[in-house]
Amino acid sequence: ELPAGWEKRLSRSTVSALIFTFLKIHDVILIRQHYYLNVYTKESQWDRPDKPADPSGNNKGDGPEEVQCSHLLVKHSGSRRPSSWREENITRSKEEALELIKCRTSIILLIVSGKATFADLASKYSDCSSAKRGGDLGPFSRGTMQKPFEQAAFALKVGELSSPVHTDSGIHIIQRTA
Ligand SMILES: N=C(N)NCCC[C@H](NC(=O)[C@@H]1CCC/C1=C\[C@H](COP(=O)(O)O)NC(=O)[C@@H](N)Cc1ccccc1)C(N)=O
Repeated sequence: ELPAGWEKRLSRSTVSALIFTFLKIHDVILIRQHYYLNVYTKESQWDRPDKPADPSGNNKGDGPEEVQCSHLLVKHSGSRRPSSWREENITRSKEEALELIKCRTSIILLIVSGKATFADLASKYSDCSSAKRGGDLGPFSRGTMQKPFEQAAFALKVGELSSPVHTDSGIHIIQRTA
């Protein structure tokens, strides 16, 4: 008897192999016959499940698998690549960069007032090439971005802005968009 929420299925490769075998009769192909389908998430697995299917699928409440964010990056002399489309050679100190990004944060109040969008500000001020796309980094999963950036991004709710985040690239303000 299977635990609740699972269905036993014949794997497609098995079906074609059985037809193949039928036609060639003498060929016996040792293949994995069945797989198990989580009826809620449609995820499948080879191993016979020993507990009821989890309706929420793999991510057991450890947050989203993937997020989409935009960011505004202000680099400084200690950045791993102190150069950008805005400025060939970035010499501002880390303290100045923090002041700048705080100033941009006050500009973020402009967003709240509807006078500017985050994309407007990132396009204008971000030292990342994503500035050309309003700061949009596209969707990404864990393991792509530098850890401090990833931690902050995955802790945001959609629409939320981060406080200044320090990475080897510089100082970021992150907005989660999806
Ligand atoms: N989408 C990806 N897979 N791109 C690779 C991400 C690499 C990752 N990057 C970071 O963690 C920081 C945070 C966000 C941007 C970023 C850094 C730098 C700027 O800093 P710098 O490297 O001059 O120090 N911008 C980038 O990487 C850009 N390709 C991001 C981007 C630009 C346009 C479209 C999509 C993504 C890392 N592990 O270093």
